[in-house]
Amino acid sequence: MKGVDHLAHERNKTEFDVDAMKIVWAGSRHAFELSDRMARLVASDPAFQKDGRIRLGRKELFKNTLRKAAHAWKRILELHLTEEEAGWLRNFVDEPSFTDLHWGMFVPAIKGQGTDEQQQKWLPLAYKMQIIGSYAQTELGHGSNVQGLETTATFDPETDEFVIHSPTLTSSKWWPGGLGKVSTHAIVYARLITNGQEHGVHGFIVQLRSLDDHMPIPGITIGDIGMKFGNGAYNTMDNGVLTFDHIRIPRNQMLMRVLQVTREGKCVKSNVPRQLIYGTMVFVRQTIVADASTALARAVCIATRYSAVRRQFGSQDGGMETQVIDYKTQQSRLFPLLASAYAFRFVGEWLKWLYTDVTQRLQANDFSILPEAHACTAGLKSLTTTATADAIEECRKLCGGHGYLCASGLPELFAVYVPACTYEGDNVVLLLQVARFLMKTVSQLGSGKKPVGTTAYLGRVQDLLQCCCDVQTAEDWLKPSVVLEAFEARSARMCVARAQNLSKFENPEDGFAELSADLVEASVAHCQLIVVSKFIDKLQQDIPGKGVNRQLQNLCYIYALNLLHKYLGDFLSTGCITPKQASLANDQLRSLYSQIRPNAIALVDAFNYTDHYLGSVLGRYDGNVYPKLYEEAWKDPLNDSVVPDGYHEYIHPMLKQQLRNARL
Ligand SMILES: CCCCCCCC/C=C\CCCCCCC/C=C/C(=O)SCCNC(=O)CCNC(=O)[C@H](O)C(C)(C)COP(=O)(O)OP(=O)(O)OC[C@H]1O[C@@H](n2cnc3c(N)ncnc32)[C@H](O)[C@@H]1OP(=O)(O)O
Ligand SMILES: Cc1cc2nc3c(=O)[nH]c(=O)nc-3n(C[C@H](O)[C@H](O)[C@H](O)COP(=O)(O)OP(=O)(O)OC[C@H]3O[C@@H](n4cnc5c(N)ncnc54)[C@H](O)[C@@H]3O)c2cc1C
Repeated sequence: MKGVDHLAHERNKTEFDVDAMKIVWAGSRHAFELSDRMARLVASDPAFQKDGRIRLGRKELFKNTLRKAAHAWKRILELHLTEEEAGWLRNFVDEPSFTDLHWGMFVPAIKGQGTDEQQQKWLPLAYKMQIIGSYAQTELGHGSNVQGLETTATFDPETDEFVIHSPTLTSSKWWPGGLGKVSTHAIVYARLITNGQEHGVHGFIVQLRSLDDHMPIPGITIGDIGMKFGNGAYNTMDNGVLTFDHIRIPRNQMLMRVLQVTREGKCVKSNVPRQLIYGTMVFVRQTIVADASTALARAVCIATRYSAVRRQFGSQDGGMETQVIDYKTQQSRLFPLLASAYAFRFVGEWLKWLYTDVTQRLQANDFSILPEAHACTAGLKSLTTTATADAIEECRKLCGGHGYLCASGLPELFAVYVPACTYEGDNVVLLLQVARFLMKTVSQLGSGKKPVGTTAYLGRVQDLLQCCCDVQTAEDWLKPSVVLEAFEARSARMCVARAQNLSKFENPEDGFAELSADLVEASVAHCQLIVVSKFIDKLQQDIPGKGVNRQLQNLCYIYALNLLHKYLGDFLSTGCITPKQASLANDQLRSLYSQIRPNAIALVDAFNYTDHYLGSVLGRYDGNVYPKLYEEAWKDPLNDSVVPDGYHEYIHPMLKQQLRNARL
């Protein structure tokens, strides 16, 4: 039976069509219906319940994850789910596991870097889960510096095999998810050596465990690397350590789309660029951007609903106290995060389109936009994961003391999410890649090379260096062209200033190292411009539904003007806007917060999250927070007994001791 809706008064204020917004959020009606069906399927299946997982010890937790993964696979087969449906189902199970790496990296690596024959051999096995794969790139000594990996793959022409070996302690593979206890196979990255010569790092398909008894193949040492940050959280994953003692694999298990090794041990380059070896990372970074909006939306949904339930101060004549969501300070912290969730959603959609476009071009041997795809995926992965991790923590604070309880769902969400700032490329290292791309683009302007895609604005650099922001009233900040120009001018001016500083160094690499902190700032400005411009592009689309476009416009300007406020130093120091115009932007921001306020609950309802997926007492759809929080407390194992274990050993003797001392 449905209970009382404590947020009904909030939902009654809504000024737009929430069902239409749900479709905008999902990306299409098809995506909405499919994800909605899978979310409900998972939520209604007791085998997928999540209560109490934070209280499990590591072994129980891990076994529980194995059980859920097996049950998910069983349901996928029984219901004949499509690949897309299965992906949604796994997503709503909401527990990091070896399957993330199998489907998210092992399969894409074979698809992206394997030859046709390799794909024909390995993909059917992987699709049926007759083998389980992991992605073993990082080592104890090197993660960011992929060219510094030490594992070797030496070709033995006598036996037509590669010998995979870990020559040092630091060459131990370290971190790969699913590797520690589950994977039977891995894509192992190693330095290729043929005829005594090195040919860089390449991927190899290596069997790790027996398919009969799961024991490691002789010569392989393998295990889990130990507990990670937070209770439950990412500890459901068996991140692993792996060493090889001269393991032999057939020659045809090197992924050979980029480079082939012949029977004689000769290396033959194909026409695809070497960077394609990094292709799996480009793919995964793109999915991480899409996932950022999902994680951010979860935190924002919890904080927004709870902020409407929670009341503090302001009671007059014994009336109701103020809902904390009505405090301007709460709004100025919360609503930019709500706007960011939508902004990241749309930039994620665009990035998916870009990735699909690049993949099609690569198949037609057009590699021209690979550098841009790399810069966009690296930069947006960095920008969105940093912002999301910070936002989850901000949402915890927005929920006051109760946000710190595991029952709020926020501590676990933070612990699971925060490594996204590190995996698939440390966020600073990735911004440095963007900076290299930007500096190269600026340096080529003089030679007449016209920048395209996300750097097209740099082609108008002369105009952007001179333009004056055309804002006289707060309303002027609601013009897309004005906002876009301010962001383009800021980014262009920062890029040009960095490029000028770089040119003062004799050795560009020395300059790059010395100025790296400044360069990272330029990368951030460029990536923020991409997000703002893709949000503005979204508004130009024909978006059906009463009031939907209006809400999206408000969110778009909140996203942009809040960034302008936060990075005011950049905008003022580069002369893009005046202090007076900055002050008008703030006035507009306050007005936008007031306009969003009555729609805030409906805007988070549009995420369409089930209570199961949210996993938060504070974020419950019905807003019935206090009784449920009270109920939840009694489930803690400490409350199993009124007098705690240990009383007789430790508390009682202490009390008696004090009594004796008092008598003395
Ligand atoms: C409440 C509970 C909630 C529960 C929720 C549960 C839901 C599930 C949640 C989460 C599950 C998510 C699962 C995620 C699993 C994560 C798994 C993680 C996997 C990994 O981390 S794999 C390892 C990733 N490693 C890295 O990313 C390493 C980073 N380093 C690099 O990328 C590179 O080494 C480098 C780019 C930094 C430097 O490389 P290198 O020295 O070779 O390169 P340069 O000389 O700088 O550049 C050369 C040249 O190449 C271009 N380049 C570089 N990279 C690429 C690329 N990827 N693509 C294309 N081109 C590239 C570069 O621009 C240079 O070009 P130019 O020569 O300048 O033209
Ligand atoms: C939860 C989790 C799951 C993972 N899963 C996998 C997996 O499945 N498979 C896999 O292969 N790997 C995996 N990894 C490893 C991950 O990809 C690496 O940890 C990541 O790429 C960062 O590399 P690092 O650890 O070497 O960091 P480091 O490079 O050692 O970073 C340390 C510090 O040095 C700074 N730094 C490094 N280089 C530079 C530079 N050139 N300029 C300026 N600053 C620099 C960084 O910004 C950072 O502050 C996982 C990691 C985590 C945390």
